[in-house]
Amino acid sequence: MTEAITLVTGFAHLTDLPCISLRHGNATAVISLYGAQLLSYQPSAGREVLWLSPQASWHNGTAIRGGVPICWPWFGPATKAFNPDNIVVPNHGLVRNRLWQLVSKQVSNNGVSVNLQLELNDLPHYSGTARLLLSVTLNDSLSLSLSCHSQIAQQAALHSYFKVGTIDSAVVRPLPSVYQDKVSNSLVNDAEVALKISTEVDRIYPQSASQLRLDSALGALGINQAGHDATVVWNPWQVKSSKMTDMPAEGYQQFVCVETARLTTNANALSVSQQLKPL
Ligand SMILES: O=P(O)(O)OC[C@H]1O[C@H](O)[C@H](O)[C@@H](O)[C@@H]1O
Repeated sequence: MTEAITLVTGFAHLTDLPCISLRHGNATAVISLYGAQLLSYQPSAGREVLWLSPQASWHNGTAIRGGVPICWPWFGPATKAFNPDNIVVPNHGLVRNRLWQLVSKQVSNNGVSVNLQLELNDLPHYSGTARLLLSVTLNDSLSLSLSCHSQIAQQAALHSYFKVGTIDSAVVRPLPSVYQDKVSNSLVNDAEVALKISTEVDRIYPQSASQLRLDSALGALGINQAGHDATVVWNPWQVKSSKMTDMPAEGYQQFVCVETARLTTNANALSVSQQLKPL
């Protein structure tokens, strides 16, 4: 059988992690129920698209470093709109360290898909229950779609860590010329639409295109986005990488994050997706 969905325990060095394994023809994917985090996507045997830190951990409430973490309902530190009482809350929202539920699955010749759900009734800015759904489909591409129908303030990011072989081989394009630079805390206007990374990069590109591509020593990848209002590109570079306990000192050489994000704080329902396809 070439199409399959299997519950498995463990992925890579995370040997006790509850996961779902997907197969469609020669393509495979692994999703952790902890964080609903895609950890592996291999469009063909041996071609891994995602980077997972060899020092990633999922114990003691830690978010897994690598794959595609889900940031929700806020991105970065929580602002007052999300944390009115200024309580201690984690970076990037509340769902990276929760156990999600597998609610449905489908296997056909056209692809395999699973739906994972998380209900939250402890949002600091909303007293009701919010239901978050992640749909994952594997066929000749890998699609992730995150949605929440509640009319509440909610930001989101599909915070993908892409494996690049060596960082100096990576090029992300096309990117808008104007971006918010979180390293220098300034708005930058740069005519270069193809980004090569040779220093710390932490940039928010508003109104980014729906079709991006990442070229690297490992090949070319199409990154299609929808429902977003920005793309975030991040690489911590040497100094920050060496200070992170869940990343090897040279870890920054091996990945770039290209994150499909919705950063508006308007109270709207949310649906944001990212599709990965080798080119
Ligand atoms: O360490 P984390 O909470 O996973 O955040 C990792 C990074 O995520 C995003 O890319 C942000 O733009 C960065 O500012 C942040 O450092």
